[in-house]
Amino acid sequence: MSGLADRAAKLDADDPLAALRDRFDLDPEVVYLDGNSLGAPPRHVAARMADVIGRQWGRRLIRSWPEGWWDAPERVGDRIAPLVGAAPGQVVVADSTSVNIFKTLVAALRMPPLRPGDNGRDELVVDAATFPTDGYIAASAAELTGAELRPALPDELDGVLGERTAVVLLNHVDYRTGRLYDMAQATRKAHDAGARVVWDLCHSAGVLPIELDALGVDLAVGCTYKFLNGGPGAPAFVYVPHRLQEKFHQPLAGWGGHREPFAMAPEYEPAPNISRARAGTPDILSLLALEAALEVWDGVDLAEVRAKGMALTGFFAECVDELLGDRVEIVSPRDPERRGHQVSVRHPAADRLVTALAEREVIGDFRTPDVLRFGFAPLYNTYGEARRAAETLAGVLAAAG
Ligand SMILES: Cc1ncc(COP(=O)(O)O)c(C=O)c1O
Ligand SMILES: Nc1c(O)cccc1C(=O)C[C@H](N)C(=O)O
Repeated sequence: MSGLADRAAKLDADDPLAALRDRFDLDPEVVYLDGNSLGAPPRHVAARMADVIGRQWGRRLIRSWPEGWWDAPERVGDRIAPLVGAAPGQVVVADSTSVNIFKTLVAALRMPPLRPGDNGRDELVVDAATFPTDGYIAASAAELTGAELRPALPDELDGVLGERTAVVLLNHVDYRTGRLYDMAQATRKAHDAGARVVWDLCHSAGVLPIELDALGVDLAVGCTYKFLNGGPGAPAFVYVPHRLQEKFHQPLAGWGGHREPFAMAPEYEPAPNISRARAGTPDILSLLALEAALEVWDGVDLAEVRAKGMALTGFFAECVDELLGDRVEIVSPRDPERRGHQVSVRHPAADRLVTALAEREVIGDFRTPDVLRFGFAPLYNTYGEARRAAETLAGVLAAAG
């Protein structure tokens, strides 16, 4: 036991990102390992929101719209862009991930074929292990456009993609197992088959360097309340590269995406740029909380974040192996290169164990039917916390007999 404690102390002492933890408002009694569901608040966000509410809303009132409110979706999108490997002008923050999946899928299904003249593609391939909302929304987009759904895992696309495939919707990291898929390979496979690809980055944005532009990804969406720490219900982002913006005909043609919203014209005319991915009024309070939260990334090297995420999850897996042995099964990939910043552990009483851990101030979560998930946010989690979580889990299991 003390071997692990010593190792954790040494790893924390040598951690080049250790000082970043102080940027977050954390309860020192709590081991918070659920940043893959809801990230922790950066300290300065509360004061910023006091200004947004007290001054911008309270004093400037309606005058705040042209003073940085109306264009916040694009401005905050440009702050997220470098975190996902996108040049400016290609990311906008608006609506929820679910709504953006709908916009991007319908837009992708309506786009002209990747290869000119290659018409008649009518299949929408969807990640077979996806977080449910993606599957539900894909079904809805398919119903609306007449496409047919076909399930496939992101690393089992061979033999599935073919001349009928129009669009492929994939998760970069599996929400249940933490498995990280090869974006370069799957994107290439989709394109080789003549299909467009839409990536859901919910569990990878803020976790590792992502190269949307360099890989020629068609469209992407992601949420901002997990590893980007935007706060509960923070709006999601959409990526539409410059080369596809003119072809992006999304189904929610609201005034927010209009070329001239304040002309109040009777006919819809989409904006010529990323703004066409917007729909209605931006949720300013959440959006500006997210904007403030994104400042914690200033000067942070994503390669270092990734290195720590792999090391933290690896150390946690090692603690689980040593302290719990075969009483639980680690279902996340052992190879750190194929794992997001999450370790999932299987046990038949997972639900009860998560509750018992929370009673001991260790917060993870449960995913049906039998998975305990532990998310590691390298900006604020420590190796000491990884050890304490495994030790607490061992204690809870021992107490249960
Ligand atoms: C992969 C994935 N997609 C989408 C969502 C959620 O979508 P929304 O933000 O619309 O609730 C989640 C988590 O809630 C998720 O894990
Ligand atoms: N978005 C959530 C919510 O509104 C309530 C509770 C949990 C969530 C989540 O983000 C779940 C998460 N996507 C997951 O991976 O399970």
